[in-house]
Amino acid sequence: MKILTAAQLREADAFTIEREKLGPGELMERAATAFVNWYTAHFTSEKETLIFCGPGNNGGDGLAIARLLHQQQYPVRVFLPETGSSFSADFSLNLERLPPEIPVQRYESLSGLPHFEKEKSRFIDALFGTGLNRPLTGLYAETIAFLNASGIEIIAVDVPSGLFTDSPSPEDAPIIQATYTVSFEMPKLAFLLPKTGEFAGDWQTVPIGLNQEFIHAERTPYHFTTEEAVSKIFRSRPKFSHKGTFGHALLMAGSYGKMGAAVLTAQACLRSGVGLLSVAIPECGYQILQISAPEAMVLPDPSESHLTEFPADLQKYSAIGIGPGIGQQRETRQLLSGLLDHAEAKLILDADALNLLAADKKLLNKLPPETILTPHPKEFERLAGSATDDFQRLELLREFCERYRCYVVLKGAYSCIGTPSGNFYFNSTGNPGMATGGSGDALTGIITALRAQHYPPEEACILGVYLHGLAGDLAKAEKGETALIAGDIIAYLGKAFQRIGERATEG
Ligand SMILES: NC(=O)C1=CN([C@@H]2O[C@H](COP(=O)(O)OP(=O)(O)OC[C@H]3O[C@@H](n4cnc5c(N)ncnc54)[C@H](O)[C@@H]3O)[C@@H](O)[C@H]2O)[C@@H](O)CC1
Ligand SMILES: Nc1ncnc2c1ncn2[C@@H]1O[C@H](COP(=O)(O)OP(=O)(O)O)[C@@H](O)[C@H]1O
Ligand SMILES: [K+]
Repeated sequence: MKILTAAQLREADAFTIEREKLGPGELMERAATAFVNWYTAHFTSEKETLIFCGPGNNGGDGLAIARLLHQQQYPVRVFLPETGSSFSADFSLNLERLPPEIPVQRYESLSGLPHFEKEKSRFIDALFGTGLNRPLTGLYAETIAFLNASGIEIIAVDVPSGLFTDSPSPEDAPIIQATYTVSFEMPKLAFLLPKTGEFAGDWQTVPIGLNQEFIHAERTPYHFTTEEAVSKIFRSRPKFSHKGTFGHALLMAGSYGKMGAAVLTAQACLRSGVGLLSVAIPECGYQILQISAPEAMVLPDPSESHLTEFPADLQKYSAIGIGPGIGQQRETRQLLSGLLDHAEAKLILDADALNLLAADKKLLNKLPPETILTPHPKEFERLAGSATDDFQRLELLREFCERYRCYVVLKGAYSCIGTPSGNFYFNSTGNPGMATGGSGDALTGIITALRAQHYPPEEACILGVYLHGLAGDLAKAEKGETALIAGDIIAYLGKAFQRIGERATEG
């Protein structure tokens, strides 16, 4: 799914209205209806719905929502901050259409507002949407501070008011802290980034029938991965396939005290459809790995405690994953340097392999084309420098991927895949239960398996990251978030693959 900017969405609105010959307020009616359908499916009419409307089309949505909820016997009241702003045409239209039974209160200061009882109230924030062009001040800012401090749940229409969707919001700018955001047609970029994403709360998108031809033709580097997109990437196993069809992966992982990383990476790789797996580990892990992953072949290093040599015959591997738990010994860095010189296979670099690169940045110039790196934000910072905000971090990601012709999975709540072409893919699966040691190792195993099976790098990243998060979500449904461990993600990979496979067959 594409993620468009506020300016592009404005054009999409205008194009849709013109192409489909929509009458005044008709698109707004669709948006309000979509919101109300979501709202009535989630909330009963027990509490009173208190709708705060700004002067533009977001406020117009709020007025239409008030009318539609009233029709369904939901008790509603409307509040309009009086600031002297002029109203948009669709706002005025919906103000006229408001039935007289709905109380409308205009207020010039907060002292004009009544007392709201927490147990009996729910707020809808329809102050500002994608039309915001500067931080909110005055009565709007005061209203936002008041709503945020009320402790009453807030459902934002399209965007939490005050949040810039495509650029950093200034520090201390007044922004609604939404409990839920119901956003029209597609997520907004700010929802997917750690700092600004917090404001959107638990967000959902609802379609409002924007013209798909327009959206299809519009250019954007930002994409949000859907299950439909992933099921198109997934390949089922042909009937007459054999283990050679699915490649031979090599993993290089583990060191004394961190053999668990090698075990988790190997198990995830085995559960992701690879034909054959060899795992290079220091001698101390020999029995551990043979016992915990008997399907894998083990290549013990001459060193007892850490990796010092890469295996001979590198050309027989169709993908090589290196990094989880390998430590940062000098010999291991030399191994990595040599590997970058000699590896013809597709490479996946994670964890300490990334830290070794960061400590000796010259190595970056040796990255073979199409290498995949899977840093978390701290590891990425070591590689590419620190960013002033999440948007600038995306810029660093773009430059890094372009410069080294590599793919970077920047891990997080919405892991972001950067590509040499400048496209970004935000993942839509996963949960905070996965923020636990070893989750990242599982991801390295999955992506290495997919690369070994000859998925192209972009597809291996998109599919691998999605499956990893989906397995985490399926595990959460059984185990809960708090108790979730990396082993659970691996245990649910089968169900995750199955779900994508079934979706792929359905078409
Ligand atoms: N255009 C359409 O037909 C549709 C618009 N929709 C809604 O319309 C919203 C966008 O509407 P608008 O473009 O009218 O914008 P907003 O309602 O977000 O903002 C209204 C106006 O406020 C002014 N403004 C911006 N920043 C301000 C500030 N800091 N202080 C005071 N005034 C400020 C601007 O002139 C802006 O146009 C979307 O988020 C969505 O909710 C939906 O109803 C779908 C259809
Ligand atoms: N809040 C979250 N929501 C969704 N996924 C998350 C969240 N926190 C972490 N994850 C995922 O868990 C994995 C953690 O990886 P990483 O930080 O490398 O951990 P480790 O090194 O302990 O294995 C990443 O794939 C990340 O996207
Ligand atoms: K809003």
